[in-house]
Amino acid sequence: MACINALRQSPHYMPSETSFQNREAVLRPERLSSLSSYGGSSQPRLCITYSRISQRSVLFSKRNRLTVSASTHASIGVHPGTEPGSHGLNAPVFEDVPHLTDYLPGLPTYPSPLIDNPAYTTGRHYFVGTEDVVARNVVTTLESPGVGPHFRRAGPREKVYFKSEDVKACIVTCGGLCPGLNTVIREIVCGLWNQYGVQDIIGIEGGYRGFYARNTVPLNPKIVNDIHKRGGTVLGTSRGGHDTTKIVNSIQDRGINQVYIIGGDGTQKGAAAIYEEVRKRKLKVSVVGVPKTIDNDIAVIDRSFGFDTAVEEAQRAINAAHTEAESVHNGIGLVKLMGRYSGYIAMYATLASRDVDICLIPEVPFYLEGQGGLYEFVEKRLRENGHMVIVVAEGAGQELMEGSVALDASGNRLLNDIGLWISQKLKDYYSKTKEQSLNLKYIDPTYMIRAIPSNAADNVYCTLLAQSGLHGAMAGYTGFTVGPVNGRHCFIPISRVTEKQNRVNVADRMWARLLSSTQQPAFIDAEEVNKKELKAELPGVDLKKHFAGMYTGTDSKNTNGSIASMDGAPAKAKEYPKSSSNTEKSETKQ
Ligand SMILES: Nc1ncnc2c1ncn2[C@@H]1O[C@H](COP(=O)(O)OP(=O)(O)OP(=O)(O)O)[C@@H](O)[C@H]1O
Ligand SMILES: O=P(O)(O)OC[C@H]1O[C@](O)(CO)[C@@H](O)[C@@H]1O
Ligand SMILES: [Mg+2]
Repeated sequence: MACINALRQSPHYMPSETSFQNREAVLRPERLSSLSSYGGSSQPRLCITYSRISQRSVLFSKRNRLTVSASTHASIGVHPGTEPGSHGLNAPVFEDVPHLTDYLPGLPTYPSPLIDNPAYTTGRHYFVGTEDVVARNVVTTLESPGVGPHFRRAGPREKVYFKSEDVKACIVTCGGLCPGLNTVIREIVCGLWNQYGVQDIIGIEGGYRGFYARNTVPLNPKIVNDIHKRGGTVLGTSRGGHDTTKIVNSIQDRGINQVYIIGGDGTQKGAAAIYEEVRKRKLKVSVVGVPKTIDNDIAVIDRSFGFDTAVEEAQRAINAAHTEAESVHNGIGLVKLMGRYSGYIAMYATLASRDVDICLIPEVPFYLEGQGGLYEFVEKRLRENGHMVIVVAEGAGQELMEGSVALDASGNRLLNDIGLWISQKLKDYYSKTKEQSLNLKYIDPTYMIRAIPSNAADNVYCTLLAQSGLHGAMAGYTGFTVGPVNGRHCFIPISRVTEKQNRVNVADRMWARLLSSTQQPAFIDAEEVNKKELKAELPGVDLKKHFAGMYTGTDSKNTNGSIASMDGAPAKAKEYPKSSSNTEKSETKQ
């Protein structure tokens, strides 16, 4: 990819403000930092890297027309989908993160203390250059290499925007527990202390409300030395209680200038609000999000920390369920796993185990009765094998149960117990229609799994997340979150990980693998779901025309980092007639 800095001389550059009329963002040529040209197709494509449009970079020029990416539409007030061809699907798009100098121009820089750190001086290419980006889409076509979103590569910079002795950092953990929280805390503290010489680090206790309702706790490498061996979070956590003004007042009053916020999608939305307020007040404060969720439902990043540990620990419950089931007549072992909106833990635990006969996830609305229903499948398996194991994600089948729609303090819907419900339904069905009893053992290990310390792989992963965060903050980036994209750690705009949830793509090969491994009913027609989702994402767009000759990735992904959606033959639904209206209830990806 050739970078040409003489952007303004380019015949392809037309800084036409008229093409952005009625939009909040105004394109100013002086903010355009570079122009990249892409070969490989008959029409040369030009990518203009724009350093900031409402905290995002992005725009590209194609045949002298400037357009913005779908994700930038959100920040400049244009609905995605209104401009076919401007979704970033057919051109490279750079999605940058904010920097303190966006609103505090002229901040002084300092040589990174890592230059003199004996641990790092041996690495010849240790520092990451400002031009380094990571491609979101690695599955592409020879005709259109390098298209789609690109993120800024994480890592230490040669110049930093904070003197070590001036840094006052704080760490907060919010939302539900997750294996690895303590490791992230430990590594932020040790990284700041050992790599950058920062010695003023405090913990905010009890989540967001701790900023204004609790005292802080001092943190140093000695205090956090052993915490990664424990589950939970040493800082405590909570749901609800986000008050942006009070939180930023507290940050300002305490003289904090680096804020590390560890939590899920709700927490990251809170982090974005804090960043906006900090920016409004023009404070020299870097706000860094570290994405957390055991459910792996955070978009863009390859996987979230704690997920690997959860899948591993779930094997113990599945093994127990299998042992119980195979020891008795008509034995069923039913295991509920976490996954409020996304069935990743259930799916991966099933794929890993091989003892699971059926896996039920929120993305696939299942039904009980009739051909292709759960009852029919259970009967078949018990007839064939005499026992079976069912894995169900906690968010599955919620639409089947009657119950209150209570919310937790953060506004998340409280779920009904699908495990108990299925257990009762199966027992009733067998006693009424078959006059047989079932030996059903229901195992709910959800909180036991969530409360354990992270495994070795997650520990290493948490270390990288923490270090990406602190390198970014020291380099003056702010309002960003961190995580691996195709195995490379990136700085990602916070809104990018909160605008959608990562959900299992039932039209993807991974779900097809599961179906072929368990031979369970598909319940839904994957091709139909795929079409419906695309229609929702691109309203009013002729999909056939839109995707002609392009790669067809969406933002969905699987946990090995490849683009999941439509990256292969869609899972073909089995020929089961749809005997229940539940088959219509398939949710589209958000
Ligand atoms: N839209 C929002 N704006 C500001 N703050 C929010 C928003 N949504 C949630 N929060 C705050 O973020 C914190 C955590 O949110 P939540 O309880 O939803 O957990 P989460 O971060 O999504 O993690 P989990 O994966 O456990 O659900 C809460 O303190 C909540 O008040
Ligand atoms: O701690 P709580 O509020 O019961 O949270 C439970 C929820 O949190 C999660 O573990 C996500 O953090 C979900 O899987 C689950 O539904
Ligand atoms: Mg959440």
